[in-house]
Amino acid sequence: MDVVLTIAGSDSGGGAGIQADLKTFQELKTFGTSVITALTAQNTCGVQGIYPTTPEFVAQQMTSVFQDFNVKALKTGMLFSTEIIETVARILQQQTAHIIVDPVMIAKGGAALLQDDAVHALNTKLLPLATVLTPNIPEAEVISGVKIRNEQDIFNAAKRILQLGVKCVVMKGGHFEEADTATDTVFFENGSSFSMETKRINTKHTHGTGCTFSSAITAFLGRGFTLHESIVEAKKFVQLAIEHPLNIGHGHGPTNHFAYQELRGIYEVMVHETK
Ligand SMILES: Nc1ncnc2c1ncn2[C@@H]1O[C@H](COP(=O)(O)OP(=O)(O)O)[C@@H](O)[C@H]1O
Ligand SMILES: Cc1ncc(COP(=O)(O)O)c(N)n1
Repeated sequence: MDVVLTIAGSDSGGGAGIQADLKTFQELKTFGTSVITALTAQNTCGVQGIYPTTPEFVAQQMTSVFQDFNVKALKTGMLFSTEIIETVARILQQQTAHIIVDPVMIAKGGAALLQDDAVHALNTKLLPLATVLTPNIPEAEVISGVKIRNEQDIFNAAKRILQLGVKCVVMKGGHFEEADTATDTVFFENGSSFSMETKRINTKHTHGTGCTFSSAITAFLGRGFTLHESIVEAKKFVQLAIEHPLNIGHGHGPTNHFAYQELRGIYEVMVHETK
């Protein structure tokens, strides 16, 4: 059994954060462990409160997990503050597991899940350790300093991000709402790249899509899939999860973490890859 880890915030509504990550890990047949950086009082309508963990207690949780388990791959999600990022990065320096960084900044309803002054620590302390970074468009703009309006901007932003020491960056296209497709473009440090295109689903139930996608990459990498296979298979996982919503809650509902196992083979997911 491959052990994987999420270092992220708790979502009391169950659709994003630690809860989305552990559900995804379980569906993908890995043993999920967790380090909680903050509690959020949250539901599908928004974030009602945030209660961060102390950096010392984040460190204590990480030590408990690493002392007992051979963690094959791990992801980070909501990290909230400079102090938590610095603590996480310091401990991760001694680890050999694949590190997937989902640079969570703003919840879908607009609440800040990362303090503004923490971007510097993210860029300089954590990103140099990352195997994969999975920014959405607004996050890629903040990290790179490049305003993104078209494909050339995506390329320029990715180039800047790779210069920070990330080995692979997946630029997620979920926020291009006027497009017919949901296209994510993957750039590697050796200069190669490819795009993954799926049909865009017209839905407001996208709470936790980014968490689900990055935890699926983590699970597949933890099981020994290649980087390319892990990213493409994670795209299928999130596509099925968005395409078959559960219709829970009154706002932006969660995605369906059961869909990949239950519907794979019944509904074939077309991930159109281009170089
Ligand atoms: N409406 C949609 N239809 C299909 N795929 C989507 C849709 N919205 C987002 N995705 C996909 O979900 C994943 C998460 O993307 P995104 O929503 O941009 O991230 P985040 O949750 O971090 O804002 C990406 O693979 C993206 O292409
Ligand atoms: C605790 C927590 N972590 C992350 C997100 C972002 O969710 P999304 O995946 O929709 O960007 C969230 N809303 N809450």
